[in-house]
Amino acid sequence: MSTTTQTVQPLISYLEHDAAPTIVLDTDYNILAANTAYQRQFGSAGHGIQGQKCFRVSHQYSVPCDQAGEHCPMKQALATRAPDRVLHIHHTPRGQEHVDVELRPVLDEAGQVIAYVERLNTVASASAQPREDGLVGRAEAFNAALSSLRRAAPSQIPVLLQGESGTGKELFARALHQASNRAHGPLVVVDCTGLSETLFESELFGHERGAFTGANQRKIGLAETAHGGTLFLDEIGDVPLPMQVKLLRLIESGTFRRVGGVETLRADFRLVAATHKPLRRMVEQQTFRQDLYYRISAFPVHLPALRERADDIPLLAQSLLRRMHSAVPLRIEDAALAALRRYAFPGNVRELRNLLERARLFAEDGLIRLHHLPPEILGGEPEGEAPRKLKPDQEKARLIHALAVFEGTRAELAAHLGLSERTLYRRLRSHGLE
Ligand SMILES: Nc1ncnc2c1ncn2[C@@H]1O[C@H](COP(=O)(O)OP(=O)(O)OP(=O)(O)O)[C@@H](O)[C@H]1O
Repeated sequence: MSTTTQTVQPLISYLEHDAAPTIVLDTDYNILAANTAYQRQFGSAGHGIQGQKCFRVSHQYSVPCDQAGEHCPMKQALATRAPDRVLHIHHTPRGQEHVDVELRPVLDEAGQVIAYVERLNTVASASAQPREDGLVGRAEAFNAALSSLRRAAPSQIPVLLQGESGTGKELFARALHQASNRAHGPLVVVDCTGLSETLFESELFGHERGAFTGANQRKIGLAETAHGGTLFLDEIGDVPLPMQVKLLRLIESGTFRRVGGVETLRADFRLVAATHKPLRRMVEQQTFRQDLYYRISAFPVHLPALRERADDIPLLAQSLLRRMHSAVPLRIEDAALAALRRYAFPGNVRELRNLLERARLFAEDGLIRLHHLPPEILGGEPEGEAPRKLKPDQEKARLIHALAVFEGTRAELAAHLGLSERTLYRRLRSHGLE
């Protein structure tokens, strides 16, 4: 037994009773011990974890994460001697999973780091593998948004989701609600688009019987319905100016009055707002109230456009195809996927979904082929931003690096790179790497 193991032995036995999967590591990335919860969730039968390198077990890398282009919390904790937390994608017996990694350094009397305790929390809000529902993604830009969402979820801080249309604002709002301690309460979605001032007011605050012509009975508003849960104001940039002041009062004091009512009511909700509009510019142009802007934007989260996360296109396409009801299993051929990856998707994931919905109607046997895609995809140059395509030498460098640091099978490497296995082989061959 090494001296470090002896020193941290009491800690190891203490962590055995922790319900969260936990490992103890030395400063050279060796796993000294793993508690039962860890063995159960991340161990695979016949493979002892103790004595292995953490980057090999969790990522199938042959080098530490920071040398494989990822953030290594150990490096950070060594420098700051303070805890660090990152969202990583880990290899598990169930395939790739998003994991929240919490790392705490263990210091000796001289204040030197002698070991680390790493606690893992599996992230249920999103999947790194094709899934029938919810958020899917594993590209860097997606992970950054997911990581922000995880940070904000447990607190009551108002969150502002900013992203182009079709980037999944509603799905993110749902994931945030589900990861919060209000998950047992309601999530109430208010679409602020196209509502007149009066309609918006009666929708949000409700109305009393006889408040206006046609108000035959009392109606409970959406703010009241959200009591104990989350109120999601989608497209908040569309709220008419005169209503913004009432919205501000509701958010600041939690109080409101039903239309035609005299009683001041109180609703306790967590606010999540979303917009694709440049709210800051709207404040300068005085079309959006500054005080309301500051109130809702305490925790802004940027939702990436699909072209910023083109590596996720195969994963998204497979997930979206699984979500469509079909008599035959729906699949997509490599050439079609490659064409999708070259397209800029101004309409984001919604456009991808609609495009697949259309293409499958032409795919008699369920296999979507290149010629089933619309001309704007096949035409090469998309409208809007330039497609995100690596130059041949960049692609070759990326593959050489991946081959050097990745230790899993070729199928796993393909999934890691967001490619199909056939495409990976084709590219390796074309760069003379086979
Ligand atoms: N990361 C994702 N994983 C899986 N599906 C996604 C993801 N992002 C978006 N989608 C799907 O894309 C479609 C559009 O998403 P959503 O309606 O949440 O976008 P939005 O940003 O709210 O759009 P809008 O601004 O137009 O209201 C939905 O079918 C949604 O399920």
